[in-house]
Amino acid sequence: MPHILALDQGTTSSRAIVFNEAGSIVAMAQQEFPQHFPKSGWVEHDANDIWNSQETVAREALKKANLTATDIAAIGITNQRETTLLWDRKTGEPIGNAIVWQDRRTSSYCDDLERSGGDILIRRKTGLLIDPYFSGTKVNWMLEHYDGARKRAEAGELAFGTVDTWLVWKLTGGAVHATDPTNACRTLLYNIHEEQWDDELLQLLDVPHEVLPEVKPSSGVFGECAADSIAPGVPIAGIGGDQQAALFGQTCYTPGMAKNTYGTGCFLLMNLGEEPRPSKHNLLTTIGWKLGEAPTHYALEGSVFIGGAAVQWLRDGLGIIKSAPEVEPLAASVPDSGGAYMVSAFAGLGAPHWDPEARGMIIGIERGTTAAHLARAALDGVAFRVADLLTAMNEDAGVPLKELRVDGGASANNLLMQIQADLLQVPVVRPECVETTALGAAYLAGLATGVWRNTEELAAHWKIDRTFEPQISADEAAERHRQWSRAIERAKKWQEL
Ligand SMILES: Nc1ncnc2c1ncn2[C@@H]1O[C@H](COP(=O)(O)OP(=O)(O)O)[C@@H](O)[C@H]1O
Ligand SMILES: O=P(O)(O)OC[C@H](O)CO
Repeated sequence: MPHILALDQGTTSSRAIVFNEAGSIVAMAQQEFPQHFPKSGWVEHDANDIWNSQETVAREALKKANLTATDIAAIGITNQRETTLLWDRKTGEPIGNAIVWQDRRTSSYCDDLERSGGDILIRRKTGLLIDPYFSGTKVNWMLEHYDGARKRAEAGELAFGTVDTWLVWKLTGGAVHATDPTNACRTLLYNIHEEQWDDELLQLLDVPHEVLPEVKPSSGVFGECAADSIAPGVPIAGIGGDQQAALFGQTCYTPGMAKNTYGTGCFLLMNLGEEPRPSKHNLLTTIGWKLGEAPTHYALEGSVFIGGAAVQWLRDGLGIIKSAPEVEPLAASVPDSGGAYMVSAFAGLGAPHWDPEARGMIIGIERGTTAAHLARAALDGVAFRVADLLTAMNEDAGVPLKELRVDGGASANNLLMQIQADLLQVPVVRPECVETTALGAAYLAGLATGVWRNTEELAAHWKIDRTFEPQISADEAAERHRQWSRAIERAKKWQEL
C-alpha cells in the first residue's frame, strides 16, 4: 500500500505526517522551534532550525509508522509562506536569519514604494498589494543590509527561496533550486497572469534575476531526495503554500467553496476557478494550485496575522493559561467578555485593513474584568477578524458563502467555532481530519505519482466531524460587530503615534 510523507513547515513548528491511500493519518511527529524577535516588529527564524526540526520530525514520523523510504511513494511539502531566505549556492549556508512573514521591518520601504506609484503595478500583476508581509521587500532588505550580498547575488553566488525552496534544496543535497506557483505568487515578483517572474517587478524591487528559483507545477516531480537524506531516491512531487494546500486538502475544488485555517494566523481562502479575479475589497488574488500542465486555479484570500498566536500570548505573555487548550474552559466560564474587546493586531493588521502600524489593544476593561473575560475577548477577537474577511469576500463574490470549512490547530476549540458561526451567521463545518494543510500537500504529491487519479477521488475522502450552527440572531451578530468596528478603528495607526 503506497504511503505519502507530508512535510508541514509552519511558523511555530515543523510537522511530518505519513498518510495512507485513504488519506488517513498513519503517524505524525511535531517539533516547535525558536522564534527570534531582535527588535520591535522584527521576527526571524534560523534557517538551520527550520531544516533540523523538519528533518527530525520526518525521521520520527517514518519510525512511528514503522516504514522506510522504500514504502514512501512521494514527499509533499507545505510551508509557512512569504518567509524569506538567502543562502550561498556553494556552501548551502544561509547568509543570515530568515525574515518571517510577520516581520514589519520593511514598512517604510513599503511607504516609499507606494509613494512612487508601485501599488498599481503590483496589484495588476501580482494580485497582492504593498505590505511588508510579502517576500519581495524582505529580499530587498537582505540584499541591502547583509555584507556584500547584492554583489554576490548579481554574480549568481546566492540563492533566494521561500521555505519550500529551502527544504527542496536541503532534501536534494543542493541539486534542485525550485518553488511552485503558490509560493512564487506571494513574493511580489511573480506575474500571476503570465505565470512567470516579472522583469518590471524585479526592477521595481531591485532584485536580480540570478537569485530566483525555477517555478514548477504544484503537483509534479521537483526532484529526488539525495542518497544521504531521510528518504533516498524518493521523489518530491508536490509543493503548496500552507494556506493553498489547506484549500486543496479541504477538497474545495468547486469555485465558491471556502475554508478558514486557524493556525498562528487565520487565512480565509475561496476557490475562484481558472479566473484570477481582482478583489474590490482589499483581499488578495492568489494562485490556488497548478496540477501538472492543467490550467492554474486561483483563489481569493484574506489574511489575519494573529489567530492562534493570540492564545499563545495569553499563555506566554500573560501567563493566564498553561497550554492553548486551557483557553476554552477559561473563556467558557463566563457568558461573554463583559464588554472587553481584544484587537490582537500584534503584527499590524492584514486584510482588509492593511495597516502595518496598527498594534494590539484591549478596550472596555472594567473593575469586574477577569482573566476569563480576557480569554473570551481573545477568542472573540479572532472570530471578529475572520468575520471581517468574510464580509469583504461575500461582497467580492457577489454571492454569500453558504458554509465555512475550518481546520488548523485552533479549530479544535469548540467555543471559538461556535462564536465564529454566531458572528458569520453561516454553519461552520469541521472535518474529521483537521491536518488539511499536510493532507493537501500529500494529495498534490500523490496525484503526481499515481497514488490518486483525480480530485473527485480525493473529495470522497472528506468527512464531517462537527457542524456548528449559528445560535444568535442576525441582529445580535450585527450589534456585536458594530462594537467591534469601533474597537478596531482605535487600534489603527498606533505605531505612528
Ligand atoms: N484548543 C485551542 N484553542 C485555541 N487555540 C489553540 C488551541 N490549540 C492550539 N491553538 C493555537 O493554534 C496554533 C497552532 O496551530 P497550528 O495549526 O499548529 O499552527 P501553525 O501551523 O501556524 O504553527 C497556536 O497558535 C495555538 O495557540
Ligand atoms: O504557519 P501558519 O500556518 O500560520 O501560516 C503562515 C502563512 O502561510 C503566512 O502567509
